[in-house]
Amino acid sequence: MDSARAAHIDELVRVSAGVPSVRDAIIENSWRRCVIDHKLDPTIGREAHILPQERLREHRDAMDEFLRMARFGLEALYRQVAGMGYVLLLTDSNGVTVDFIGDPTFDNHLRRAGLYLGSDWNEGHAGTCAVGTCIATAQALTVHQTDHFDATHIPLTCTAAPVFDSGGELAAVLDISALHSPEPKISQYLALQMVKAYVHKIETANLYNNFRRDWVVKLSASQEFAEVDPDFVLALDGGGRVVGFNHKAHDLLAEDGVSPLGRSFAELFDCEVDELVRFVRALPTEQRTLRLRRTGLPLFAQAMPPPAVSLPRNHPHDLGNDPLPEPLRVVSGGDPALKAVLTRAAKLVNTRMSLLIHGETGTGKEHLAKALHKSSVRRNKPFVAVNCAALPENLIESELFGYEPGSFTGATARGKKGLILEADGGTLFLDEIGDMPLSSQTRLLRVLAEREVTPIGRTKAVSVDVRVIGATHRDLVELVKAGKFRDDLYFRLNGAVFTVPPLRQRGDLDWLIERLLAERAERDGVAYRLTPAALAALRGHGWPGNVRELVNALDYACAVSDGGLIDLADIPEPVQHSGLFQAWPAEAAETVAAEEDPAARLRETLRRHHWNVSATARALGVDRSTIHRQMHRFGIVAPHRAE
Ligand SMILES: Nc1ncnc2c1ncn2[C@@H]1O[C@H](COP(=O)(O)OP(=O)(O)OP(=O)(O)O)[C@@H](O)[C@H]1O
Repeated sequence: MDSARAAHIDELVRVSAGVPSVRDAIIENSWRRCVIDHKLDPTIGREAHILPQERLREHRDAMDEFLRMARFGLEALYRQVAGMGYVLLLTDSNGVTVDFIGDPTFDNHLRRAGLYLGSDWNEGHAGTCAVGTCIATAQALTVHQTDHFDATHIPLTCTAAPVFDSGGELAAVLDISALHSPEPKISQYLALQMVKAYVHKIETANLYNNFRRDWVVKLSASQEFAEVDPDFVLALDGGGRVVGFNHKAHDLLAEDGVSPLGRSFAELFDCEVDELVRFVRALPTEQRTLRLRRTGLPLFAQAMPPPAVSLPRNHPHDLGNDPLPEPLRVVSGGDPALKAVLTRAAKLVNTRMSLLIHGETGTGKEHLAKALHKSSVRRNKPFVAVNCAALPENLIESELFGYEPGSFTGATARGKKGLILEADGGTLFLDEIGDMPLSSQTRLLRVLAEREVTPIGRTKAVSVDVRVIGATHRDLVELVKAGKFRDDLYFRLNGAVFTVPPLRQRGDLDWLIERLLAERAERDGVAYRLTPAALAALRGHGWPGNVRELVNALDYACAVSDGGLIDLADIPEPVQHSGLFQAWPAEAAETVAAEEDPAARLRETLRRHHWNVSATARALGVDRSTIHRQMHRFGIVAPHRAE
């Protein structure tokens, strides 16, 4: 071992043991983390860890839209430093390099040094490094030469800054690195300032891109800069609530570390949201000022309205007329009950509140949860769905919370991250939450209350940021009463409950049929059409399996149809027969005078079968639920139940 390397290891050991050094505190703290938390051995040098192509593709796909946008920033920065020996890395929030620009003549050297697409710079295995330590601290920093923990990285100088998404979550890290550099760390000071400046540009461009349909407010201490290069940029929904921001705006507005997401503009500034309209048109720029309520700080403002939509002037908190975010808008074709659910849900997409979705099986609870996720600022982070009823009780804890290597019999040697941590930054969808065992409920409650998870076999909790959406078709209140569901967990989930109506009660069945057929037409390149008899059968069915049953019925019908024309015979049998009361097909087992109306026909058949629903259903060739539904619809009550 050469003497420089030996001296480096010696210093690492001393600092990790608590001996002060001349290093920056952020470096000292990271060294200690590497030894104590990550259990890295300073005497072992590690090769750069480069992910195989397919794993890299997964990381890139997860942030596709963001990557395309950030690329402009990367290229612009590279133009500033080209020829100075720097390479640029953009990593995801796990430290995996998902974009890279560097001089191709140094390809081999760069790859070996880990300055390459797919390299994994997480502090947990790469040790102190600009990207990894930036992720661990959420701060911009330079890790210069011997600041690196791993002696293999000593030749490098790396400077990185965190890129936050519009909801304040870490989205990426921008890094500028060089294989060779002058010895003094101060030589990288300008690199640090440039990285921070470009991160600000990327965050702001990302915000504009995400909130093209919303109000965007630009703020600056300088009148001239408010328009062209504002420091603080906010997006507001139609009710004047903050739905997005760049990081400088977050720092300006966060109180005691609490995000400004969801707060009303008028609460933060001495300016009613209606006045923004005047900021756009009427007022001269020097008069477009407002003050931050908390500190009195004066700022110049510019406001950009959403295209062709103006803020409601008299009812700033009424979102009623505003368009829903696209993913939520396409969940319903105008059914009033579902529309009300979606309008309320739209107001909560960016809150941290846990949500509960109630509804019969197949009504589209998961579909709604996904639409909520896609409408939120978490849209570029994972949506992880867990079916609590499908997981065996003894596996649910290890699947959800993860475990350390070898922590129980059957645990794998590598340990498991756990689905909650997989969903970090995104949404965790817990389907059939009513089926979760009580012990897991207790641990889940801790995740929701303290925002941390303790994997099995680990003593220290890991902080995690997930938005939990639970779903159930069961009556949770009954489960609480029966002692099968924790009341405190119920109250935590109960903050916002949405009920998805069963398909038989929805007024937009025709729209849904049309939409699903159009999706299939696009998928298969076939123009599917329904004959009137087929449509009547679909309209007449009770859909006990809800949207899922409709999806399956249409898949079947499309598959067996001739040239795309779907006739009654192409509809699955049980659905064909329930169209009876609308279409009254010839195969009805009972012949009834054609001039009778459907209610009279049903009453007569019931009477003839002594009000026995099963016998009536058999006689008419439909299932019992159809008879009950039609009785309900026509207000027919069996005589023995009338009193
Ligand atoms: N609005 C919709 N538009 C198109 N497809 C939908 C819609 N709602 C639900 N679906 C489809 O219906 C099927 C069932 O939906 P989903 O799995 O969300 O129901 P669920 O209520 O979560 O079911 P379960 O209670 O069984 O978990 C899925 O294939 C889903 O894609």
